Amino acid sequence: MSPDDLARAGLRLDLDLDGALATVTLDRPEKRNAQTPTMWRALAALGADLPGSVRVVVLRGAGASFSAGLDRSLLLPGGAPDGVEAVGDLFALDDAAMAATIADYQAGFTWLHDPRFVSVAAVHGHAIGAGFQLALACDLRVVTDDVGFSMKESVLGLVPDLGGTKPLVEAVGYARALELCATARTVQGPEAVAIGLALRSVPADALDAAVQELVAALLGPAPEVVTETKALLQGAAGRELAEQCRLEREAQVRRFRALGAGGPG
Ligand SMILES: CC(C)(COP(=O)([O-])OP(=O)(O)OC[C@H]1O[C@@H](n2cnc3c(N)ncnc32)[C@H](O)[C@@H]1OP(=O)(O)O)[C@@H](O)C(=O)NCCC(=O)NCCSC(=O)C[C@@H](O)C[N+](C)(C)C
Repeated sequence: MSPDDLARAGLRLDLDLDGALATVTLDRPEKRNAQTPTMWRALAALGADLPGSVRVVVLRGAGASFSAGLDRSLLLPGGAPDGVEAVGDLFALDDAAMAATIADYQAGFTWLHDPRFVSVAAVHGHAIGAGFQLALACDLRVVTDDVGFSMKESVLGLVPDLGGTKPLVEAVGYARALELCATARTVQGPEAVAIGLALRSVPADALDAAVQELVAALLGPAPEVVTETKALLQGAAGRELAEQCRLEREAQVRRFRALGAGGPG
């Protein structure tokens, strides 16, 4: 996607460190980076087009908040201007078409699980509803102490449907995930770390430095090592021990072959 296409969808992409770092910025600060179907489709296209050089993706929000979630002006049927895709359009679809459209929306989130890179959400201000789910789509979250995570879908009579429920359960466990989704209560930085939702919570003015430090550490090992390790760990909880051991062996054989006769170092 061109920079103009991305800008029209409320996004910006910057490539740094010789293409190893992709920073995706939600760039509708005047609307607290409220998300739209157009943005989700652009995120999916951006993920599909990402150069092979990218080893870390950082997702951040411009302005006061990471993301205030779904653009609520697009929720009611007929609420959007002509030509603008709205979540409210779903009401007119039959069940299969509605589910297929939601699958398209989910693709804007699920690409962040790709083992080719590690994804990091830098979260400040608010991460509400779809904003919370976008942060959850990333492998790692670094947050500010005053951040407010809230899974607000229940207040709208909806469920979280942008791929957020699985990583939420994996991060905080079933009971805490249920409590957060059902009550929509707000979790701030220190609690987010305590319950496993975030890696680290820092004062707002230290967020960029904390993310930079993490990115540098993630870029330390050889790219294939991080990719193999992410793939191993991602599926570990769902596998039998014997299967996991088999996959470890296979990955290690590939590593030994890649290292060659000289061995590590
Ligand atoms: C985030 C917030 C706490 C920030 O407060 P603030 O005091 O810093 O800023 P503000 O003055 O409230 O907002 C600044 C501007 O940002 C706009 N804005 C803020 N959140 C928005 C939103 N979600 N949609 C559209 N505009 C939004 C405000 O209307 C306003 O626009 P204006 O200047 O033109 O008046 C406050 O704006 C707020 O509560 N926003 C609403 C949050 C909300 O309920 N989001 C929906 C979450 S649920 C959700 O995401 C459902 C989704 O997953 C469902 N599905 C999967 C089916 C798609």
